[in-house]
This record gives sequence, structure tokens and C-alpha cells, in this order.
Amino acid sequence: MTVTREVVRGAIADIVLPDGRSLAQADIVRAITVDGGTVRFVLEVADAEAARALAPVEAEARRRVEALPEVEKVQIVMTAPAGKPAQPVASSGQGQAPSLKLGQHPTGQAGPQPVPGVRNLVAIGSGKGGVGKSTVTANLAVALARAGRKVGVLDADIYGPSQPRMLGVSGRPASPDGKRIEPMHNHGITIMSIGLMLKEGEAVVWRGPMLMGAMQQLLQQVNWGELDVLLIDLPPGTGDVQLSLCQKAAVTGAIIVSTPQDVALLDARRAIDMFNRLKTPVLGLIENMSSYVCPNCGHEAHLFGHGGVASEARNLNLPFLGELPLLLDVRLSGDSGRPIALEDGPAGQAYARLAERLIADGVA
Ligand SMILES: Nc1ncnc2c1ncn2[C@@H]1O[C@H](COP(=O)(O)OP(=O)(O)OP(=O)(O)O)[C@@H](O)[C@H]1O
Repeated sequence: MTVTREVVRGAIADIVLPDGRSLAQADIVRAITVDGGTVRFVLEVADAEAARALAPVEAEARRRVEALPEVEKVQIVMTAPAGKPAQPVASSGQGQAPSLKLGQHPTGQAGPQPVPGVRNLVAIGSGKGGVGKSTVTANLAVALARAGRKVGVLDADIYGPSQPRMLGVSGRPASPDGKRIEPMHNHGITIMSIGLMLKEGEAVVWRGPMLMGAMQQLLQQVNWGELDVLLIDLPPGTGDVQLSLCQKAAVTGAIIVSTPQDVALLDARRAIDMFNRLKTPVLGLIENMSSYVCPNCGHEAHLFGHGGVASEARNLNLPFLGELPLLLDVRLSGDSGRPIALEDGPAGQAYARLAERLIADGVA
């Protein structure tokens, strides 16, 4: 049995909480990621006290997931949702700011600031995890770079930073003076990931203000250089990172990625609602895994339905930016650090169209 997010979810679903509900009923498991032998997920709790009460639940969840075949490491993070008085919560990590002093308290700042040298900041968000937000970010960056734009990617997905793997960079970014951070480069893209700043196996358990400080640093202390656009890969959902970003940075707008299923769309609506509240313009919606093209015969099928995101965009009076096919090669190339948009096949063409559209709209 291969471990998938569903397998992980299933393994812990019936663990009973102190209030008698199961984990599944309480609906507090977020952002499950399976990365090789490493499984990560978040338990969303109200506050530090709730986190302490859930310690046995966390321990049981860890035990069960560790017992799954092929699982080598389990990282569980407990966080408070945005808007709650987020306290440092006990978990697998200690909430220490990583080296290079990332994750310090935010410095005073009058309203959202531009990032020097960066013309557009475009956030890529999703309501639900696993809909392909990181894949879309990496490939869109490649397509924009191929179209001649100067592109950066900031991986702010604290729960499962995947841009280093998808864009094929590793190691720790240099900081010759201990203050400014040198980003990485590959495929013509300037890259920085919160994951590159953490020690191996370190769980991110930062409080809201620490996260805000980390976001501020990633935007202001990284030597991004002159960029036409900086794409920001957000964690799924509507949490502290989204809040920090939109409050601290002059974000041009957000793009929402969804799959066509109703349940993903429902979550996408929540994400759109959050950006509306934060007064961040929603630039449009993208339908990922829209159609499946058989690699052998070229036959096209719609496994998750089709057109749901386009009709949602119409209902919400938002631009529909395009649809991206479900292809095995998209995953394989993402895992190998060479995004599929480097090639000219059907996915590459879809991303090239998306890039053209954003350039024409003046946001990239
Ligand atoms: N169009 C696609 N065709 C095939 N596989 C895809 C496609 N888009 C994404 N995937 C695969 O689906 C998985 C989830 O994608 P990805 O990590 O980009 O999602 P995400 O929304 O960023 O998830 P997370 O919530 O973990 O941040 C990955 O294995 C990725 O390779």
C-alpha cells in the first residue's frame, strides 16, 4: 500500500479527542503532505491550552502514522487559526526561530510595503490542500521566465514547503553579512523557500507574530533583485501566513487554484472571501486537474468533473484564467525538479497561455 494523504487521514480519523469527538468529526487536521517517507500535517487548535489537552491525541496520531508502511518520519504541528490569540504551542518542534535569525518579531511598519525592485507580487492560494497550488506556482514561474519575464518564487508554505524539490534547488541560502539573504536560482527563476531556512526535520511552530516577522524578512531581507513578478506559494487555507502577507506587503493580487470538485470549490470560496476581507484583489481562478489526457492514446476524460471552476468564476464575477490538464508527467517532473512547463507538450502549452494572459493583464 502506498501512503497517500487519504491513507494518513484514514489512519487517524477515529482517534478520540478529550471531548468525545473523533479527529474526523472535529475536523482539525490540515495540510497533510506526504513527501517521500516524510508525513507532515497540522492539528489546528484554539489556543495553547487546547494544544496541551491534545498532546495524547498528537502522540497517538504520530504512533499510528509511523506504523504505516514506508513512513520514516512524522512531523505534526499544532497551530491556532488566524484571528485567534495564537500562543506558542507544545509540539514536535520548540518554536525556535531558525538560524539566520528568520522568524524574528515583526518590525514596525506603516501599512503594506512594496518589495524593492519587484513590480508585482502575486499570491497563489487555494482553499484546500493538494489541489496543485505549488505545482501551478512552479510551472507558471517557468512559463513566465520562458516568456522573457524576470520571475521570482517565494515558497511561504510553512506546513509543506515543496518549491525546492519542484524547482530543483537545495542547500542553505548564503547570508554573507548575516542580514541580507541570497536567494537561489534555477531555470531562470529566483527562488527562496521558508523550507531552505529550516534545519532538517525542524517543525515550524511559530506564533502569529513570529510568522509575520518571518514573512516580512523573506520579502524585505532577501536580495530579490529586479523582478517583473514575484509569485508567492501560500499554505492552503486561510491562516496567519495569508494574513501576514496581505498586511505587510503591497500584494498586486491573488490567484486561486482549485480542482473542479464541489468540495474543493467550497474551500476556494472561503479563500476568496478571505482575500476580499483583506482587500487583496483576486486576479482570477485556475482549474487544475481539469481533464485527463491518456498518455497512450491521447483520449481526454474528465475524472473530477469539468468546468466547475469556470462557472464558479462566472458566479463570483471573477476572471477565469484557464484550465490545466491532469497528467502523470506533471507529477513526475515536479518530483524531479524540472517542471513540465519547460517542455512544449499539452501542459507546457497550457502554462504558456496562462503566462501570456497574466502578462497581457499587466500583473506579470
Ligand atoms: N495537473 C496535475 N497533474 C498531475 N498531478 C498533479 C497535477 N497538479 C498537481 N499534481 C500532483 O498533485 C500533488 C499535489 O500537488 P501540490 O503539492 O502542487 O498541491 P498543493 O495544493 O500545493 O498542496 P499542499 O496543500 O500540500 O501545499 C503533487 O504530487 C503533484 O505532483
